[in-house]
Amino acid sequence: MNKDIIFVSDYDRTLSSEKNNFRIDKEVARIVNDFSKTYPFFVVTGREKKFIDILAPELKPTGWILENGALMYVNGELIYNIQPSWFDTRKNIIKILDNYNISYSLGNVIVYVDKAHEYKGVLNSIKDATVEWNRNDAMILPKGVDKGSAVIQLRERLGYRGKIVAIGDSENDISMFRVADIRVSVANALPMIKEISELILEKEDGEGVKEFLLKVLKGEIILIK
Ligand SMILES: O=C(O)COP(=O)(O)O
Repeated sequence: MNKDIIFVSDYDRTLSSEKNNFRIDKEVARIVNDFSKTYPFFVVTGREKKFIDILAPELKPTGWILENGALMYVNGELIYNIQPSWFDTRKNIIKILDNYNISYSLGNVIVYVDKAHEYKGVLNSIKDATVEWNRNDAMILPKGVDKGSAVIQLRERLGYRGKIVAIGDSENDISMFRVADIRVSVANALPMIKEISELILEKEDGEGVKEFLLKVLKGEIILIK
């Protein structure tokens, strides 16, 4: 395995497509699985493991960062990237959401509030937590936890020193882009994500990522000299 470069990729609207209800395309999974034999490749998503198990059972990357950085899953081990006191904080947050009649769902760690734009004021005023947005949906996370902090944690844990290439499309990928050496956005990425990318892929979602990974493997794209 070439550990000079580590690839980290978002899932929704990056590896998977909304048109396909976020189900991974079999060919995209095959290319990612193959690619992960040559370079470390981590899927970094806001999603919970239980949904990934349904949407992408055939995807076998080097590892996963789940719940927007709160959890990592590598070599069959689930690792929490949080302080235990978070669960008390979370109880208080749930009380606030209940008071405002805001519906939510709970992950192992985080709180999901879908279609949350109308509650932006309430959510952004919650203390002792970070609110990350992915288009219209919000994720309430322990303070300091985001995709970027998890990527750095995981890299240290595995003893990889390589440069980071991040692939993404949306607001909750920005923290991952901040810690990356090279930023790549899919053709369907938000304009603000494309603006901070060194490379914008020609195709959308997994189709774009697939072409990109194949070019890297063939040496047609040299990322780091
Ligand atoms: O918002 C989610 O639940 C997942 O989204 P992501 O894979 O784009 O991070």
